[in-house]
Amino acid sequence: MDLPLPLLLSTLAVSAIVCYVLFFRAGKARRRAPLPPGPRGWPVLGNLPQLGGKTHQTLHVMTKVYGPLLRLRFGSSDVVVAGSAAVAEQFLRIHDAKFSNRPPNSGGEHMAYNYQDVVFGPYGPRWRAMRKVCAVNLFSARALDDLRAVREREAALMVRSLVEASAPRGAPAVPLGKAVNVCTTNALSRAAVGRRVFAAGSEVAKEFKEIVLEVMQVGGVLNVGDFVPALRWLDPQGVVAKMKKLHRRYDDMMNAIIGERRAGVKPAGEAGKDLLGLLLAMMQEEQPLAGGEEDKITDTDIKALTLNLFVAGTDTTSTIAEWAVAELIRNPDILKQAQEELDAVVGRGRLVSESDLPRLTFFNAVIKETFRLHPSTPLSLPRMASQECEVAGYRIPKGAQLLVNVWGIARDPALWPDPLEYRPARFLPGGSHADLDVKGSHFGLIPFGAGRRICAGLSWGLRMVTVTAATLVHAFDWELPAGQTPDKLNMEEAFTLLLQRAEPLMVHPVPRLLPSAYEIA
Ligand code: HEM
Repeated sequence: MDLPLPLLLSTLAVSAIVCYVLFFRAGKARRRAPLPPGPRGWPVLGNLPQLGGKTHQTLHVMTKVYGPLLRLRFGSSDVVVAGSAAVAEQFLRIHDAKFSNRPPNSGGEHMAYNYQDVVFGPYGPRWRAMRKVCAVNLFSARALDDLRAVREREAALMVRSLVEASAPRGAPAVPLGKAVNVCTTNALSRAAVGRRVFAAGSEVAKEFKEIVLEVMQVGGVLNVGDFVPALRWLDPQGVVAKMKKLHRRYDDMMNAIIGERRAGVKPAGEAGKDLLGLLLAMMQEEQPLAGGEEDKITDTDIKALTLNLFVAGTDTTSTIAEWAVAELIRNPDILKQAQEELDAVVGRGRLVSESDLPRLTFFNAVIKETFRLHPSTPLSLPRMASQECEVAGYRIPKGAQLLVNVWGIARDPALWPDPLEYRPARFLPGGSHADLDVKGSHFGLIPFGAGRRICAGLSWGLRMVTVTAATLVHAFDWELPAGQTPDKLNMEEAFTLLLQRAEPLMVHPVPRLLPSAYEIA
């Protein structure tokens, strides 16, 4: 049968278009990068049941099986895990702009004033302005120096409390982490709102302490409802109910503190500047937060920011100092070397001052090595892909959550010789990592994260950890409770999101300085 020519031509043209489209599509599908590899999960819950309590350890093991870029499912959420320095650098340097938001979660919604804070707030001008307010008023070199006396005084009070607790003959061993936590929390709360969380006496102080401790505790819980929408309304762990209740108490407490300050009342003995006073002055002068009329600073901003400081800046700091002392007790030769340096720089007639820190070369290496083996947030804080992208040859779906295994990366034998050995000398001149710091540019050691959302309180955290740990190591020799020996000290990690010790460090501190060094003016 002969087809008329126009019909034949149009049939050929349509066939050619269909073939082209099919071929092009197939080519495109062929070129699309694969998803990263990872273990199969369970229905509904995905890989959540496989994580165990020490998620960073499980993910480190999975990295050895599946490679340095893993894909998992937490309930209905896609999760990718960076398990090597090279992959972390891809995410946090090359593709950082696409990962500069955090995934939605119940803490951001119910505790942090519906994401009106710095930790969970969306990346953008308001977040940038809030970070700037903190950077200028709390964390700049000048602000840090202005608040130096606050940190040093709290460190001296910590020393005093340890001397008193261990003075009576036969006194029981003291939990060191608790003493350090009182110090770091009080220093930060004085800088933030001009009052101590741990203060003897008043009912207000008791309520303040209870709320802040609960806020820190709830902030560390992984809520399954965040990942499994079907379980959200059930709130199986009761986390959301707890958060809502606590939020109301926190809000009432902060309203009272702000109200008092507006009325000109400041707690006794707190004459210096604090963040609350500076923010209220900005409000009074009607200074915009981010440049626009609608960006005026509000009471909610102040409350959300203060909450961030308490949750992000207290336990993170004290746990590292506790781990540092534990490592030194376990390694007496390194402890001796650290004390010899401290005696040479500081002498035995006074406590450590922050102005001594730049001359403590060995001790600064001790701190870096402690951050390497015991980073406070072993999986950093999650980020989220704001668009689909390709990283290290794999496709990362839009909305995927990113976890960076900071803990695992710092134990990678390809980067760190004898990674499980506590060896500060690797950071000394001539050592394998002499020029490396912890400030986010060396991806093998990123305890504070990296990129746009790197820890906002890095400068405070690093200074506080160093001065607290140096003060302890200089002021005391350390004895363990009867029957314990340094080589058998338990260095297990607890089952929490924050890297705490499974067993608190119990010690007998033995003063080693001249008695006058322990007197407080
Ligand atoms: C040793 C102490 C500390 C460690 C190890 C630490 C670690 C971290 C890490 C890993 C992040 C996430 C970074 C990222 O996403 O790349 C972070 C975020 C943050 N940290 Fe810290 N932190 C410490 C101390 C502090 C202190 C003292 C403060 C405040 C007083 C603070 C405030 C914050 C805030 C506000 C964020 C959120 C930043 C943002 O999302 O823009 N941190 N921290």
